[in-house]
Amino acid sequence: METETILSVRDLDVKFTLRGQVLHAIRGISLDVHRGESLAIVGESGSGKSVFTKTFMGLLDSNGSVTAGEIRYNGQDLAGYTTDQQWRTIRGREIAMVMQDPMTSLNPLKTIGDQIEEAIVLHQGLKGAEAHAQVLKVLEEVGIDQPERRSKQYPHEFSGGMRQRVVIAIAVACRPKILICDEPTTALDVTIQAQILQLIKDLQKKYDLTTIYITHDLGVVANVADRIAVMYAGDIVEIGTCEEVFYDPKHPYTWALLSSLPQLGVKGEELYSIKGTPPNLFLEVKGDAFAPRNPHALKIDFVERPPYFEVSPTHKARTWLLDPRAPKVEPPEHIKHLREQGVNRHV
Ligand SMILES: Nc1ncnc2c1ncn2[C@@H]1O[C@H](COP(=O)(O)OP(=O)(O)OP(=O)(O)O)[C@@H](O)[C@H]1O
Repeated sequence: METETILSVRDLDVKFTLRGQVLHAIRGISLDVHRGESLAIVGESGSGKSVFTKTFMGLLDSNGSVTAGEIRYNGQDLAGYTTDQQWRTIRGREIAMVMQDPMTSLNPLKTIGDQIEEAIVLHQGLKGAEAHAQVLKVLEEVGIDQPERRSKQYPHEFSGGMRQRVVIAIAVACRPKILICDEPTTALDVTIQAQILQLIKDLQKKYDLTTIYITHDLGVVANVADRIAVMYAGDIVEIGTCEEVFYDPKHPYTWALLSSLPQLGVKGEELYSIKGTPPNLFLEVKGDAFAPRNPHALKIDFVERPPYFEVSPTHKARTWLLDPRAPKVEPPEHIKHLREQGVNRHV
């Protein structure tokens, strides 16, 4: 299949300054996002998923900045944007974000109808009755019944799942090209979770959106992602199609993540958890950042950062285990049969 790149990140570095110390949060990431795809970025808390995607919208906290690299979008380098005026041409309009907690994105003092209408007036140029009609249409589209009545209500009158639908309605009403969903369902119970993911999927198709999901939960992305990028300590350590990452994972960190899928938890047995802690990003990371937690670490892992090794044209991983000179190490037995276990229903 021909792929067109909508967003191209090259050698991106992000640093934060905190009490005179520098934290290296993103360490040289390169990534091409394909138009129309659904890309999931997975990794433990603190791996840099949010910081990475916030650079696409100029949303880094004020003590952080992009210190190297490029973010190419529409012939522009977003990494060079400095003013709010520049970012206003991108935020919401080209790239929109749905956050984990809808309450932080909604104004508690305004009706949800007014909030959606603002987005429509601003981005679709509609006014008055036309804009109001569009509000009702959008509400229906995101699965909110009785749109006329609901549009007059305030955020606190909606359940968590319904609020998330409203946030999605606002994001989509701006007609962005890329929708970033940052743990969009973490705060919701499982049934609602599935409904929200389905809604995003439907809207993606309808509006030809490119979606980027950020999550720590591989189980969630199994059902929605075309490709998966696995992040560890501010870097993408493995990337491939959903099929490749689930059924032919190469990086020991991906093995560990897959091992902690709740679906694999045998009754009565404790859930697998990854031993050790990620590196302190205030200190320079030497070699493979995962080495101290990697039971299969080689000597070189502690000395030199691995390059990407290509597994297939769509699949690559940064691990010395893929070097032809490395000893052959098999993934753990329990993740070799994920296909038969039906863990990934999507592929
Ligand atoms: N304003 C800040 N100042 C200093 N460090 C920061 C700041 N914002 C983020 N960081 C650090 O950057 C790193 C990446 O954080 P980030 O929030 O992107 O992780 P994440 O993978 O999205 O995790 P989570 O799922 O918990 O949000 C972490 O070490 C975090 O402590």
